[in-house]
Amino acid sequence: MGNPRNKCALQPGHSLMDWIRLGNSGKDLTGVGGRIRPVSPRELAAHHTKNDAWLAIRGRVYNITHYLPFHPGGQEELMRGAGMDATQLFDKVHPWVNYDSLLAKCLVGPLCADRPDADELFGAPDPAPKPDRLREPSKAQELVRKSMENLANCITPVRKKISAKSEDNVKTANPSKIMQSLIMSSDLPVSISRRAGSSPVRSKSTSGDDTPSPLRFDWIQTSVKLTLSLYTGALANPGACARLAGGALLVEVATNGWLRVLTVEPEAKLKGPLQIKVYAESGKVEVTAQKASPSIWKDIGPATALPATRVTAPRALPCRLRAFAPVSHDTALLTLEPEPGPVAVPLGHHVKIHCLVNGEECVRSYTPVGEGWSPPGEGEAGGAGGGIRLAVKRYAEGGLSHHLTTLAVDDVITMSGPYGGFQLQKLRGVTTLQLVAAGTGVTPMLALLRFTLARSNPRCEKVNLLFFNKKEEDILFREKFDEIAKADSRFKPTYILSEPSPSWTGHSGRITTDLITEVLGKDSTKCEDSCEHFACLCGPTEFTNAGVQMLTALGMRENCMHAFMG
Ligand code: HEM
Repeated sequence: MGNPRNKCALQPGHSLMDWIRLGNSGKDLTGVGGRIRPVSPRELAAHHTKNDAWLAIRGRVYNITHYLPFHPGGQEELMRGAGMDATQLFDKVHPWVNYDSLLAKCLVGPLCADRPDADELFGAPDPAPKPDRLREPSKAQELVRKSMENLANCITPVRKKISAKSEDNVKTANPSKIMQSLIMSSDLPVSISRRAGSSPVRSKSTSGDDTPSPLRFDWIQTSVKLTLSLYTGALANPGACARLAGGALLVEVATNGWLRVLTVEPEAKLKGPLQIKVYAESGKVEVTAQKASPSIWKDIGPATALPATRVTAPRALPCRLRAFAPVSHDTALLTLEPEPGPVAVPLGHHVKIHCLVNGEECVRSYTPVGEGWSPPGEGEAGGAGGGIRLAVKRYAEGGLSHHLTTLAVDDVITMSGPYGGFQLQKLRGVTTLQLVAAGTGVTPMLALLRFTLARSNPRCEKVNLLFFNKKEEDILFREKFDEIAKADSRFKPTYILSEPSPSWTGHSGRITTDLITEVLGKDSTKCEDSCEHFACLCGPTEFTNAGVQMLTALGMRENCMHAFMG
């Protein structure tokens, strides 16, 4: 497959630091004036020479012309991806490389299939630009840009001081010493190192199972923290937890019924709080730990990636209640912090809460709501890793939900999981997502909604939410939904009430095929040979079953739907 693992000697003046300096010099590295605009595959293909080379990775087109002499794998290797979507090639060689930040200043724009050439489309100024997150740098890109600027700002004065004597001194000065003193005083990423497990290709075990290979990972450090990145594969939808045990950092990652464990015995002492973040699109799990004392490590320390084992039973963990914020007249958002360390629940999966209520064990399922759904003013409370946020409704008849809403901050309860059969890979080519929910059944939809709208390849075109409730005041997260819809015309929430007040002007009644057809449109529910739509349903069992039957009657196939069942 042409995957030589040879790093090339770079010409003097072409180190990573030189690249960062060039990026901060103000030079236009995009070649198109820095204005982000869509690029068609045809336009991309036209930029394939060393003097004018573009490539696309995960739906973003970068001008790599200036980066070519800085590429550690050599110009020829990088040119193999020129003029095309190089995502697969890139992932085959080095999925751990942070291309997004390295090429942040080279971003031309999103790769848009089925669109006229950018020149045709954007020849004239766009009178009303559509909201598109690619028009603005993402938060991550902005952060990286800031770090790069900081780094460059730190370095420039030193360089000037030396160059006052002779320009040659710059080359002979020991950059690592200069860097060392600068870096120790700041929290900047200073080194990236690859420590792969075995090949990403799945290996067949002797028992004939499709056993995944041990986890591949790399790490990055600043003087005060260490971040491990573990790679599970695109849309693998990992669940993960991390903890410090006897001085070692332990990360457990579960995908598709398999558990893989990575243990690191760090070079120096690590401390909490640990943080965990999962990038759903790439399947990357990032675990960050704090260094007990600021220093730059030469190496991370011995690391062991154990072979995969089958998940036999869900884990039960004690969790501390960190925050409690009302989100409606009868529902609150509880933030739980697992005591051993942060936990990430796969998208569309749920956990169970176990409590003793009046001497009896009560169990109830909840789908964590993910980030971005806290009520205004509450922030994303919850300590390490943001915690697990559950929307808990207080039912009049009591039971577990009622009990949970009577807990106090710092109380400890038991959570088990994750559970669920939702496969994120089913959304691979989906451009229209239909979300059909009733009451608290909306919780699995929240993270899916944010995930789908944020995707750039394929870029989603439409997300409909059909949200059934009794009364207007029961509509959970309505302000958030309306806010998202206002900012992004691809999202359309429709609220349907079964007990509307006389002043309600929206839809009323229960779920029917007529209503589904009216709101979603006939074409969005009928399956063709290659469908780009998907429907998710969640609510009381009768509601969900009725919804599935109706969508089936409207022509939607089973593999284009997922019914969440607690
Ligand atoms: C898509 C076409 C590309 C090919 C065929 C390619 C090939 C290679 C090869 C063969 C190596 C040396 C082997 C190794 O160290 O693992 C390498 C290293 C590297 N490449 Fe690329 N590359 C490509 C794109 C890119 C892009 C877009 C970037 C980011 C801007 C990039 C950044 C790097 C970096 C930072 C290294 C050093 C990796 C390390 O030390 O682990 N490459 N590349």
